[in-house]
Amino acid sequence: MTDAITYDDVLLVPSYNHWESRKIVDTAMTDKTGKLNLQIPVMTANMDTITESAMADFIGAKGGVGVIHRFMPIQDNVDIFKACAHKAFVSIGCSADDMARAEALRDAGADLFCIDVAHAHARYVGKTLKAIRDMLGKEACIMAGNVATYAGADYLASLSADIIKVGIGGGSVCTTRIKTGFGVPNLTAIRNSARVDRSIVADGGIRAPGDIVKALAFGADFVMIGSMLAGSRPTPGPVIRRKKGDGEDVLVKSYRGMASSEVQDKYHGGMAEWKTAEGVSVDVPYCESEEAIVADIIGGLRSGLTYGGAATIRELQRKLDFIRITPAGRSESLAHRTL
Ligand SMILES: NC(=O)C1=CN([C@@H]2O[C@H](COP(=O)(O)OP(=O)(O)OC[C@H]3O[C@@H](n4cnc5c(N)ncnc54)[C@H](OP(=O)(O)O)[C@@H]3O)[C@@H](O)[C@H]2O)C=CC1
Ligand SMILES: Nc1nc2c(ncn2[C@@H]2O[C@H](COP(=O)(O)O)[C@@H](O)[C@H]2O)c(=O)[nH]1
Repeated sequence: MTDAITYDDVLLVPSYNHWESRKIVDTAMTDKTGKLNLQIPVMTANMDTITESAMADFIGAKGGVGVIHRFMPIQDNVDIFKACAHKAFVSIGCSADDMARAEALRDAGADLFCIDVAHAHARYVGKTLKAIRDMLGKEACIMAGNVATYAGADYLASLSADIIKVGIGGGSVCTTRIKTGFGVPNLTAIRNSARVDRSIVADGGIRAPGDIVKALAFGADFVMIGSMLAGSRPTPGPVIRRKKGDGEDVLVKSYRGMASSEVQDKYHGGMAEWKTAEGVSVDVPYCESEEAIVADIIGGLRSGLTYGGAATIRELQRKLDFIRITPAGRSESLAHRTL
């Protein structure tokens, strides 16, 4: 048996800082195949309550990239992709329909593709990856996932994935680990998968800028975020007025797992009898502070690089030094002044 760790289990250890200011450090990242160059290493999750064209444009303007979800008719998917002013990834699954989706999106000009399934270390994903690479050619950037092991990452790399999405069961609206007993705590999944000669994306469970710095330090070249932006203005879906227990009105938006029963009901006419939900649907507060959320991420990343004595994310990765902490260490890390 091996121990596995996630964000709250560790802290990064500070190193000598050469830099006069946090303004000097470079937050840009180019993936290892040279096909994706971002000013900030942030992708937004391909979920129907996170990324359509408004979110892709918002995060694209900040220097990151949006990953449009795939849970819609092909023509809607094409229209949403075409409505994006900034480059965005499009997503496909592994069914026969998804080849038609990929073809239509390619014809609409897409060249960043995400093969998106729950368990990508799987024969049907390998077959899809080969077919999609044949269809798109070697210039297209293909991201595939999710996996949580080196073997899974290596499998996808060997079948021509350019970027590999890592994280099983760690997302904020996921119940995979509870429903199936499977998963790997995220920092261990990232560290093991990052041994592969491709860039990886840390996906799921990121709640704060410090988690992003930890994910990058442990070997992710990019992060994918859902809950950090859930409820914000650029997310799809209506703002809903709800009454709290004390009678006060609050504004909320929905945030839901793509394997939740709500998603199955909406897109597949209900849950098939051989499956169960592996995600939940929650109300999150409506917020108009998406600018502040991203500014906080970039500020935390710049500061994190200088605590690590690094001018770039790759230097941060080379200098990784971390310690495991106790519950007392964790509670000391949180603001704890009491009145
Ligand atoms: N990162 C994570 O931990 C997870 C993410 N998700 C997200 O939820 C969405 C739906 O995912 P997914 O259920 O893969 O999508 P789909 O149902 O679209 O596709 C999955 C395909 O793989 C087959 N399959 C075989 N074994 C499994 C398995 N253990 N889990 C899932 N599929 C299996 C399914 O067949 P059949 O239906 O006949 O079994 C189906 O054909 C995606 O956006 C995904 O990223 C979902 C769960 C975990
Ligand atoms: N196990 C499940 N994972 C899911 C589901 N829907 C999405 N996801 C994954 O979560 C992340 C977002 O995580 P967050 O912590 O940033 O909110 C997303 O990118 C998917 O990989 C689901 O239904 N079940």
